Amino acid sequence: MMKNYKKHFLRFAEQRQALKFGEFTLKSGRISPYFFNAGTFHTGEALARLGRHYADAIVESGIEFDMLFGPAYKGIPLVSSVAVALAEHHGLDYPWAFNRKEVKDHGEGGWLVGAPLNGRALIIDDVITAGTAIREVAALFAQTDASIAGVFVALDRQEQGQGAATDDGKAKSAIQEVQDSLGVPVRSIVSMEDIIGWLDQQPDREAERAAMDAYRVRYGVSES
Ligand SMILES: O=P(O)(O)OC[C@H]1O[C@H](OP(=O)(O)OP(=O)(O)O)[C@H](O)[C@@H]1O
Ligand SMILES: O=C(O)c1cc(=O)[nH]c(=O)[nH]1
Repeated sequence: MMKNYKKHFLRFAEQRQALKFGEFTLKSGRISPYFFNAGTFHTGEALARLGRHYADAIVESGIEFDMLFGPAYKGIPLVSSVAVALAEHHGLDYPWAFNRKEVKDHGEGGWLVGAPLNGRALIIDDVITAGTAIREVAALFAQTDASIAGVFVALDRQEQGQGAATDDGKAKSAIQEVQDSLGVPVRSIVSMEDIIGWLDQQPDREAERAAMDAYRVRYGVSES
């Protein structure tokens, strides 16, 4: 039985056209029948609400951390809104920071903006597909004294990572690969399975459901 907060989040995401069905090319090159675009939460109210969804799920996860970090670009408004929501709605005032994709060579210089990287950082991003973005963040953190406490995304697409299949013939999920290589928890507000369950509860969504099933057979992993 899908939890109510997941349904609320999916309805909110579709209303804001963050969750779309169609044909989309992903960073990994995979052609997907659905796409989550966090860039469409582009009003003050929508971003504030999105931040609250993350903050509630982060607090419920029990992950311990000292600061928040959002990978450029979409992670930047996300981490800001999560920091505000944690402070305003949970009384938790965390330092937050993000990276520049292009290193700045004048003024203050460098790739980091915001709080200095110290202690254990919780990484905030929108989606994990093949795990490339998170591996890039891990490489940045390897240049610092800070560590990664965990990763929190809105959507776990529950797809195969980049590694070879294991002995039982199944590839590991991207999230499993990230969890294994970084040794930290990776959590999401919703997963692909939640989207499928949510489509099943609505009339006239058989075509979208069928496209999701076909994609899952090709790139999906059964567990989360
Ligand atoms: O798990 P992965 O296969 O890496 O895919 C997911 C990543 O891809 C997108 O970022 P991208 O770097 O494309 O763009 P952005 O600048 O819009 O954040 C998305 O925001 C995730 O960070
Ligand atoms: O894998 C990606 O590139 C990707 C998938 C998705 O659903 N949303 C997104 O922004 N990127």
